[in-house]
Amino acid sequence: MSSLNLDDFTDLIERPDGGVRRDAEARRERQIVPPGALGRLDDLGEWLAAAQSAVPVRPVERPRVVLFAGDHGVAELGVSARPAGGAGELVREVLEGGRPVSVLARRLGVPVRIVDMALDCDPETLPEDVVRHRVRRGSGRIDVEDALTLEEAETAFRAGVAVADEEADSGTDLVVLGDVSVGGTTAAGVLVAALCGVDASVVTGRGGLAIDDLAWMRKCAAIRDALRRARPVLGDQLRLLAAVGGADLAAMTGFLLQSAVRKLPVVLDGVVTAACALVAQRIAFRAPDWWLAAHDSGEPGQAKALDRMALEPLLTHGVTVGEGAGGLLALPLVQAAAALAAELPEKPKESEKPEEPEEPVGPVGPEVSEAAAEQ
Ligand SMILES: O=C(O)c1ccc[n+]([C@@H]2O[C@H](COP(=O)([O-])O)[C@@H](O)[C@H]2O)c1
Ligand SMILES: Cc1cc2nc[nH]c2cc1C
Repeated sequence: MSSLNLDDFTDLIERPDGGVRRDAEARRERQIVPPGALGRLDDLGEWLAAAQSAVPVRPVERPRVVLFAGDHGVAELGVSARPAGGAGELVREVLEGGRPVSVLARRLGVPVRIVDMALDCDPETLPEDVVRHRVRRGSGRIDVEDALTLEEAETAFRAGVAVADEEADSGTDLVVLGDVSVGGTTAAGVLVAALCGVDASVVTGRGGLAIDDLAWMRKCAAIRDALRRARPVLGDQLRLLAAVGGADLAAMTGFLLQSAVRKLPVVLDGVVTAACALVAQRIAFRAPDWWLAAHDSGEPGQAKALDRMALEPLLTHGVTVGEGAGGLLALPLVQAAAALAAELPEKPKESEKPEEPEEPVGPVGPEVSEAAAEQ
């Protein structure tokens, strides 16, 4: 395997086409409703047109939810409301149809693909359709040890790249990216704090099922300890993911970068995808142009990361379950924006306007007065 050169992504990732974006804006100017009157949907439609390089924008017809799954050793500290090692159970529930993302995906008709990166369960117990890219059973306890070896981090990152290529090759036109993990938000907090240069307390949130004050303090201390381990490797994103990330986070970082290479727009879900996006931005500064922040989940680390990338979240609905559910809720708006941009009629051109009716004729108009004169 050739060694991975992350710098290549800087050159491989182009910005969405600015000329197409201007064409989309010009088309919008010609439509019957004034530009801006559709608020964020105007921005969304123009962003999507630029990403597709198409005016009028094409409908989003083959979206997919892609979830990367893994357990995190740090969960043993009691930093999550879920039992350590419980991500495999969540994966089963997602695919059996009983999780929030399952319900939403069914309703919206969107397939869900789950990739096992580091679940801590017997692979035999997982549903058959789980994509197998496991690099180890559970990522390491990041407060005291590396999440992964450098080799594992590279393998995980490459798996994410491969999944992005599969999606692009199979005609997926938009991905909602999410994670299924236990302990993942602690690793995400470390990445955000490390890359933004802030203290643990600034990024420590309450997690999906709202941990109590004691668990919050344990989480904050774990992030603080892991931050010390992150500082020496801040300049090398793969080492950073190995030290304090995890296999699922490394894969999502690779996925985000390769999606940008392939011009496949990605909707980000919560704090974990935002943290991976921030790592990916360090690798290729143009990459965030291909991503849409679906929502502000309320996690402080997510807000910090999105702010750094100048991504403005579309919705605020307080959905913190992860698993792509919050991201998927943005899909109907994206589809609505595409439909409006493509289907709202244009105003008739001056030359094509129907003949203006004659000026309204007053009681002493010329005809009337002529007629009167003849009498
Ligand atoms: O995105 C969020 O704001 C968010 C906040 C808390 C938890 N989650 C999700 O909940 C899962 C477990 O997180 P954790 O770290 O609290 O064990 C994981 O899949 C996260 O994506 C997500
Ligand atoms: C308007 C807009 C601008 C963006 N820049 C990066 N991602 C984006 C997503 C949208 C929707």
